[in-house]
Amino acid sequence: MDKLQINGGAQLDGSIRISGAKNAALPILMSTLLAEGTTSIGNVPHLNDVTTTLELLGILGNSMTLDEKMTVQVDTSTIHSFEAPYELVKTMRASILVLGPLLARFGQADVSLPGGCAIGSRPVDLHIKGMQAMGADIDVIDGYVRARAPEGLKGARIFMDTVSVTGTENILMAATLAKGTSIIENAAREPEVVDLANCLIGMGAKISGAGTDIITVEGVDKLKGCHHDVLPDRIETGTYLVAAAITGGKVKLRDTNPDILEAVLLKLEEAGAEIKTGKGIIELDMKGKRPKAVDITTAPYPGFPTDMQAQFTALNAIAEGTGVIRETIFENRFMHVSEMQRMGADITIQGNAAISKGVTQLSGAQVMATDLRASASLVLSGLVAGGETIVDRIYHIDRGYECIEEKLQLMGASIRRMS
Ligand SMILES: CC(=O)N[C@H]1[C@@H](OP(=O)(O)OP(=O)(O)OC[C@H]2O[C@@H](n3ccc(=O)[nH]c3=O)[C@H](O)[C@@H]2O)O[C@H](CO)[C@@H](O)[C@@H]1O
Ligand SMILES: C=C(OP(=O)(O)O)C(=O)O
Repeated sequence: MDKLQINGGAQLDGSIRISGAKNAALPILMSTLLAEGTTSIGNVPHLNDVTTTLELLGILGNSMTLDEKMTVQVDTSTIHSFEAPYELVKTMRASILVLGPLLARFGQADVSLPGGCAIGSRPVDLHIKGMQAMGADIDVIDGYVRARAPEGLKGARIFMDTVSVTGTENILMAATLAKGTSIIENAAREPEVVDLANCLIGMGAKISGAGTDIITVEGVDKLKGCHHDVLPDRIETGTYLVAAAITGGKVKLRDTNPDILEAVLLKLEEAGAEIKTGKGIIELDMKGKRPKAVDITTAPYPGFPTDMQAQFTALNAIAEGTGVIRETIFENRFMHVSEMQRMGADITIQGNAAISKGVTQLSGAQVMATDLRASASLVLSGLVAGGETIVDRIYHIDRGYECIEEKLQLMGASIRRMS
């Protein structure tokens, strides 16, 4: 199993390119199931979750090509299966996103339940309720969501009890081919939902309100292939900004989008970073200073993203002062804390809060990654720790960070992959 070996202490300084967003690429690749003919998706990040998605699309019978620039072409004319098997779904929760497209276009879908995962229970009841409101017959049998709509889906008014990103995306995709109008209320406003909606509009869907909490969809008879480029990854962007800040260094990030990262940029400024933004560019300079601890409460967009919580826990661990981080989205998303404590961090968990008294120095240790962003936070901790840190089980990191060690090396970090 691959590991990352880090020798901490370098003040990072460099310029790197940000990849396409995992959380936009996955739903957008799934959305190609809705379109007749071939859809072409550009700026797809080279990630394990993308490989899993392409495998899943392949099992369903799609023909695919991929060029060296990671533009993926999906031709749906050969689809012959409507089942997403457990073996694939268990490795990637986003597999549930085949439910809406398959049901809307083919009237049937059998999708294994993704189950719980390290960060919380993560049910899919809202996805199922939404499809049922559109007239689908759904049973959960033998760990599979078995959904049927032989006469097609009907537009409906759907209120999401909790703001759910993939729940909104699944229902949005299903609604594009439903008969009549659908209104999704309390919809997720994440930029990745907007990117998916833009791709669907390119296919001919009639959608308004994406990016607000009420999305309206007028169903159409069919969608056709289009070209769409995936938006930049705001979580990858935020992770490299924290990498520079935590080491007192500086970084210039290219091909990113500062407009979708406001909550994170404000917290970095509060921590003492100087930030300049331009079109597609974010520059951060910490000027050799130790960061100041910040208080954070995670919330749906435009609030502070839960996917950046672990990285800021690492920042607070070595910051000046005490910082309180409250996690409000997932009930078990502090798995990185016990590993950081092994590196000398002074963090206490009280309910859904991680209270961190910044220490002046962490010490390198052998640590275990438990989930994607926890892994990233341990790499960040390793960058400032004295001596050597080994991060084990980095298959989690490869789900969501393209070439993480190469990118950190470009910023001057001493990091290498070992098996
Ligand atoms: C592939 C993808 O885009 N993943 C992101 C997506 O996950 P994902 O879409 O799975 O997360 P949700 O937005 O659905 O989860 C938000 C909350 O709603 C709850 N819930 C969700 C669905 C449901 O049917 N019932 C229910 O109770 C969840 O348990 C959680 O407490 O949004 C999360 C929250 O921003 C991010 O951390 C993930 O990186
Ligand atoms: C939790 C995440 O991803 P997923 O929903 O794919 O597990 C994440 O990207 O941090």
